[in-house]
Amino acid sequence: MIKNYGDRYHLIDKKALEDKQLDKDQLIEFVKTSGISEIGKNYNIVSIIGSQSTGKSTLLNQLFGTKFDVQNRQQSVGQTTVGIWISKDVQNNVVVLDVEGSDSVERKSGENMVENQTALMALAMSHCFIINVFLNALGQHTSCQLSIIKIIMQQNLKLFQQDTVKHIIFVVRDWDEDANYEEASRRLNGYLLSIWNEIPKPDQYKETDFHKLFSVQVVTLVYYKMKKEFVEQTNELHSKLSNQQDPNFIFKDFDYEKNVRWSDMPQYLSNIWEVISNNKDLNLPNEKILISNMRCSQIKLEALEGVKQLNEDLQNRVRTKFVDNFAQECQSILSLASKLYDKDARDYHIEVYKEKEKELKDELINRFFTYFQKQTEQLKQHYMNVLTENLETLKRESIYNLPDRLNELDLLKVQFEEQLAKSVIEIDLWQEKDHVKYFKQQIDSQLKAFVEAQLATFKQQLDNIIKSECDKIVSSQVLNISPKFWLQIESDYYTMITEKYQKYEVLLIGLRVQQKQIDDYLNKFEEDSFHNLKQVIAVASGRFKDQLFQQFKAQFVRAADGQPRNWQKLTEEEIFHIYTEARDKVFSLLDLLRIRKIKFQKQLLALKQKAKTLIVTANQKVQYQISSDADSDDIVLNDVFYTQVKMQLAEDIDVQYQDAIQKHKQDFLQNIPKPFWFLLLFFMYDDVLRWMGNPLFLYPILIILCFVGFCIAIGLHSLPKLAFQWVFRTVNQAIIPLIFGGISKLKGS
Ligand SMILES: Nc1nc2c(ncn2[C@@H]2O[C@H](COP(=O)(O)OP(=O)(O)OP(=O)(O)O)[C@@H](O)[C@H]2O)c(=O)[nH]1
Repeated sequence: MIKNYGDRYHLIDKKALEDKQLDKDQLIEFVKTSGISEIGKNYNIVSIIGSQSTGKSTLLNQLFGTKFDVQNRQQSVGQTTVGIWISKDVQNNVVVLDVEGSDSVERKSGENMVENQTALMALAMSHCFIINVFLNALGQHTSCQLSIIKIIMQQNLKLFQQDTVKHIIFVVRDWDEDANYEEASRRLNGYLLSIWNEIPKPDQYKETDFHKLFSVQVVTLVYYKMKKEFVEQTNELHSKLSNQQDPNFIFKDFDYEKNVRWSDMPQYLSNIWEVISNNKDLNLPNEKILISNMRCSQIKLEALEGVKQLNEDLQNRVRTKFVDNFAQECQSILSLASKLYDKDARDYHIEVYKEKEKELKDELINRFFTYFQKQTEQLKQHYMNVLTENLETLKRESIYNLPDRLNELDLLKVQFEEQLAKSVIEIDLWQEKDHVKYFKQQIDSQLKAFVEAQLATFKQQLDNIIKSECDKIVSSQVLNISPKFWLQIESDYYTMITEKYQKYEVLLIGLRVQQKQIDDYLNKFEEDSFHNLKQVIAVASGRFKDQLFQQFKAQFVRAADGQPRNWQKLTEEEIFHIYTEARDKVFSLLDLLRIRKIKFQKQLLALKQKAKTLIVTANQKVQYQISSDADSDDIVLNDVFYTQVKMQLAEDIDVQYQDAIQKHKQDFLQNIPKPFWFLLLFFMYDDVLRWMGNPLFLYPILIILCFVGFCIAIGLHSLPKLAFQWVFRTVNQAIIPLIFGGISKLKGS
């Protein structure tokens, strides 16, 4: 069966009635080929209903130049139009529906449903609904003829939302000049009003005025064979329906935006027909929304496809490195997609258009969010790398540069924040503040760990410096042990440590160490430094004896002018006096060194507080006290060591004294001229030989020589030496003074 005649199309045919669905493909084809699709939304649909064979098709053809089939008069009266035919005004944007005649005798009983369906379809589609009636049928049959109007108006109200005023034009055919137009008009209007009042209405229309939904006109046409008048009258009606310039144009205030685009009409009509033929509820705007949904979804996908390449490019770039002006690029993609979408979708249902536009944006923004996460990772990675590089450089720099460099490194946080701000398309859309907060914490903890590591290294260096400084301080005192020994150490150490302490504290503040930690660091510094001082003193104490001995010697052996003393010129009493004086002095110094404990006193809390607020450190921060308190581990010289040192010192001092005495006496013998010793040997050598012959001398000499030989043989070389020393010392101490004492007494007398 041919459906498509090029200029007209059998929209609802038998098959559509049986299948309860339109042949959408053919309809699409017709819409395309007939040129209807080109009119877009700018059209009106006019349909006609009425009894069978009442010249409906004839009228439409006359009005719009269409070619609907017209019953041949020669044929018996029968149905020409089945279902709904569709065509278009040859000149204007008026789409015309030729609807199967009602009360058709061809329809078996119970098939009224089909009439109602086609009429309802026509009413649902049309903006203008022509009801074709014969003048002579206006009487008794009118109410019967209009029963279909009642049903479809009721259905229309129930099923369709009345979003536009429907124009109903009663065309009264075969009009007789004698007929009363006002009477006919009043009667037809009256019928419609009574139908309106009778039909059950949905709640929202209960109080609605009929004229708000329907505009009713009555047009009369002479018998069609009265060609001239018939043409004039149909032209007038045509002008009303299609000529926008006509003052009686019925679609003057028509909102064409509400129309379904013709390219979407096949789907729209299919849906309506499916619902009507299945007797389902139908809501026209919903159908429009369905169409809009379908198309807008498609357009949305096309828009997404349109920016696919850009998206992929952005995604690939952000995988390798962070993208500058990330948000700007996202915005460009968004606006391009919106543009693409808007171009094709803006004519659809506004709500759907907006909804799909939002979906499009949301979809893109969701994609951007995944790129944004990568962008954030890349930014974090980048700034972390910059931080690591900086920290590596800083490791080689002085720690005193670190506070300033930390301020510079703070800029990384700012830069990250700025870059992240440039990466979001809407403030706080992607919780970028959380990223910033987390990243700042990461940087801070990295810096803190670095600072701690640097401080640990610095502290070791500082300890070594302190140790070396303590060594200098203590050594300078040990080199010249004086009564001010401890006082000087205390004062030098205090000066040195205060300066270091202050510098350390300023450094710690500069390194943003928390106050509590600063206190801990400083306490540790004080304790460690003090421990170093004690260690240095403990080591130096090993040199006390030697130093004191040297100081004794310096005083005993040398005179006040620094020249060595001439022991011979001094009497033994004088020597003894010098000896006791020097000895008492070093022993008193030794007693001074016997200080057992160096007390460490913490600074006052109040002073610390002051220092904390002023940053400039207070004058007096750390205090030390040196005392002879023994109830502590901090002992410099313990009792055993003191006694040992004192004994050794006494012994060494004693030797010095003995040496002095000996020198004093050796000097006496040295005063004898050497020729006298030769003379003495000369005179006594023969006597010596004679003595040697005497066994009383010879045997002791031999015994002594044998003893010496034996000792050398068994390795005790020192034994004869010690023995001779003892003998000589005894002789020196006991016999020679006795002899020379006697001689000097004799001399004196
Ligand atoms: N009396 C009268 N007859 C007309 C008029 N116009 C057409 N006819 C005749 O009525 C007959 C039916 O014409 P159609 O135009 O086919 O009528 P129809 O209402 O479309 O018929 P269906 O297809 O059955 O709905 C034809 O023989 C026409 O010549 C008219 O104005 N007055």
